[in-house]
Amino acid sequence: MGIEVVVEGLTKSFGEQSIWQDVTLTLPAGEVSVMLGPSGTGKTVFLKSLIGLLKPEKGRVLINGVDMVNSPERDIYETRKLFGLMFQDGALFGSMSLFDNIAFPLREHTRKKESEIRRIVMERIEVVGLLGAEGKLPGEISGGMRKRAGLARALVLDPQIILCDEPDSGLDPVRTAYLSQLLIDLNAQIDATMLIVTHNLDIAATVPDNMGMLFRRELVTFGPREVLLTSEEPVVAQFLDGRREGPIGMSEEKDAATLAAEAGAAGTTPSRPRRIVPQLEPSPGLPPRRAVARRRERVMSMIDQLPPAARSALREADARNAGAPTLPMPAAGSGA
Ligand SMILES: Nc1ncnc2c1ncn2[C@@H]1O[C@H](COP(=O)(O)OP(=O)(O)OP(=O)(O)O)[C@@H](O)[C@H]1O
Repeated sequence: MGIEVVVEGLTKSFGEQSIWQDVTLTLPAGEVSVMLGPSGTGKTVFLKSLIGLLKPEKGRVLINGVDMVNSPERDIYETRKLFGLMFQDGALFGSMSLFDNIAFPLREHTRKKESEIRRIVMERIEVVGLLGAEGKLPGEISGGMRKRAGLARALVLDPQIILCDEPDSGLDPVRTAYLSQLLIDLNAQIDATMLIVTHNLDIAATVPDNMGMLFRRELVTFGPREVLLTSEEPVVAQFLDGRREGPIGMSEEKDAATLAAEAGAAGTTPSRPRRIVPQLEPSPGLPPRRAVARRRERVMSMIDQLPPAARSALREADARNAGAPTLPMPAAGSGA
């Protein structure tokens, strides 16, 4: 099973530039989480901080008792082996075949025999649907195939935590839908803890168990997907609706005067009613995701503390889950 990642009070700046402060969240073991946020809010910096490649000034990132911020470099290096990383561009070596690219971490970090490496690489190539393309160079395949190759490479060391930085960038909507399914299938197969950074609203709506959002140097929210998807927090609503009106500006946050002017012109672009689409299920023939039962138990234990809209959405999702007992109703008078 994947490993829980506990982030406590994380604060990062570069010189005078504060990136985010006091970020606290837990990536539950084996569940899929998504981090949203406008460009430049420090999502990639956050991923790099989780693996100890960047050093926040304050806070802790606890993985199996190792603090990826403050522990000795030797412990951080060892713990980093638990991660699989998928970068935006696939980060493949252009002069190596896909096979050699995917085999690279095994040749670099293990002493496995070539026959064993071949077995593992071909297995991962099959998981991401690239059988037959293993002899090609990255320049000879499409962007979507390069992404999948990057994902296969992230998988060869049997990671327990997978970080994906904008896995959809440059993909068309159909390829993005396939990728979303692949991420869920992967979670069903290996039960790893996954964190996906994305701007893509379809991925956000259909893939994760949990969602968070970074904005204005803070974590606006993090929790079960239903909380963010039903949130009326202006920045969350603007992002999910893809509207211009709201606190997010083109190149930076809007100033108070612009926001006030927009408020005066309220109603020019009414926000659309938001509908929560069901989360993706693993493809037929795959085992159910073990995270589902764990998450259900976790969410049930906190349901009374969630906003009413999120509670209703959770109950609806639960009712769809045929055969399972429904979540408890919120206490009378709690506003749901
Ligand atoms: N090594 C670094 N040194 C100095 N500044 C950096 C460094 N890495 C990132 N930054 C700055 O941190 C800020 C956040 O960058 P980051 O790439 O994490 O944003 P992001 O939310 O991932 O953006 P996008 O969605 O556009 O990819 C940017 O202003 C960037 O210039």
